[in-house]
Amino acid sequence: MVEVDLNHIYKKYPNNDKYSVNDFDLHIKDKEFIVFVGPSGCGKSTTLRMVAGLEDISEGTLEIDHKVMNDTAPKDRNIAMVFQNYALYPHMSIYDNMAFGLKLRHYNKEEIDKRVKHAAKILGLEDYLDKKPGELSGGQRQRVALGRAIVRDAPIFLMDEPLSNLDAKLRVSMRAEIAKLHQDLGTTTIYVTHDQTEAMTLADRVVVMSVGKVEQIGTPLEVYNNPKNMFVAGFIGSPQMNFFNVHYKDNRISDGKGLDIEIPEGKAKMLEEKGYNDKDLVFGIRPEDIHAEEAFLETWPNAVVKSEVVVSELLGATIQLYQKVDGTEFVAIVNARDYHTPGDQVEMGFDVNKAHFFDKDTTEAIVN
Ligand SMILES: Nc1ncnc2c1ncn2[C@@H]1O[C@H](COP(=O)(O)OP(=O)(O)OP(=O)(O)O)[C@@H](O)[C@H]1O
Repeated sequence: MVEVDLNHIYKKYPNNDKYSVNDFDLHIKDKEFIVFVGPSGCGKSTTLRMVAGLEDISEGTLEIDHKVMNDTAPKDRNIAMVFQNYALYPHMSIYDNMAFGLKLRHYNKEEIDKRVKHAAKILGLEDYLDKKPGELSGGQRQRVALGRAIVRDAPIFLMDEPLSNLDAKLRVSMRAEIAKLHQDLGTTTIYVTHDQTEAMTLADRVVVMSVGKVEQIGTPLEVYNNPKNMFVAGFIGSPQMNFFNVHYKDNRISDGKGLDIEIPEGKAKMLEEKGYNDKDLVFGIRPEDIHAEEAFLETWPNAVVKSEVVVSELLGATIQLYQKVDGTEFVAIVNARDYHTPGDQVEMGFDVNKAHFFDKDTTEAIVN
C-alpha cells in the first residue's frame, strides 16, 4: 500500500522571482497512474523532482504513506526514477547498468542476478544483457532504463518524459508497454509528459498544468468531457477544440458573421439560469462533433454552417477539414468519404448537444 500526498506544495527557485509551482495539492492512491501534463515550463518536472527529493520544497508537505518526506534524502524515499535521456552508463553492459543501483545498495550477488534476469524477461531484454548501450536501439535503451527501475522493486515509479527521445512509432509501442507494465506490477506511478495523447492513454488521472498552476485534476474522460476552463479544453484533444466568440440570445448563438445556430433547450436553459442571456461568450466545439453527413444536416437544419475548405488532410479513415466561415477558422474531423479540396464551399452540421460554453473574461466553463 503506497499513497503519496502533495499538500499545498509551492516551489520558488532562489534565482527566479516567480513561483514555479503554486499550491499543488493532490492525493495519489495506491497503484494509481498519475500523469502531469502541460506545456513546456509549466512546472511538471519541478514537481516530480520535489517528489523525488532532487529539489527542495519551498512550502507545503510531501507525504509518502502518511510520513512527511520533505527532508528525507532521495535514496531513502524508496522511489525509482526513469529519465528522458535514459542516463545509462555507456561503458557498462546492459546487465551491469541494471545491476548498478542494487550493487550500490549492497544487495548480494544472487539477489541481484535474480532481479536483473526477472526484469530482462519482463522487458524482452534477455538476449542483450552482455551488450553495451551503444549497441541497442533507442527503444531498447529506454527499456533498460525501465529495467533499472523494475529491479529496485520500489513501490513508486517517477517517469520524466521517458518516451520523448523515441520516434513516433516506437513511442506508441513503448507507451503500450508501459501501460502493460503498470497493469502487471501495479506500482504507484507519476509520469510527466507534454503530450496529451500519452496522458490520455496512460493515466488513471491526469493533472493538467499551465504556468506553475494546476488547472484541473480528473480522469482522462472527465477532463475531456468536462474541461474546467478554456486552457484545459484547448490543451486536451487533438486537433484542439474550436472556439468562437459569439453572442447568446434566446436559444441562438451568433458570431455576427457566418455562424448563427440554434442550441438545445437544456443547454440554453443552463446558460440563462447562470445569467448569460443576451451576453457575449465563447462557444467551443470539438472537431469530431462537427459533421458532414447528409442525414445529420437534414436532421439538424438549425445547426448548419456554410464554410469554405482551407486545408484538407486525409488521415486514412478520416479527414481533417480546416475551414473558414467569414474569416474564422475551425477544423472538423469527418469521414474520408466526405473528402473536399481547398476552395470547396461546404455545409457542416454542428452537434450542439456537445457544445461547450465559456465565460469570455474568466475563461471558466459555464456549461459543458
Ligand atoms: N534550476 C532552476 N532555476 C530557476 N528556475 C528554474 C529552474 N528549473 C526550472 N525553472 C523554472 O521553473 C519553471 C518550471 O520548469 P519545469 O522544468 O518544471 O517545467 P516543465 O513543465 O517540466 O517544462 P519542460 O516540459 O520544458 O521540462 C520554468 O519557468 C523554469 O524556467
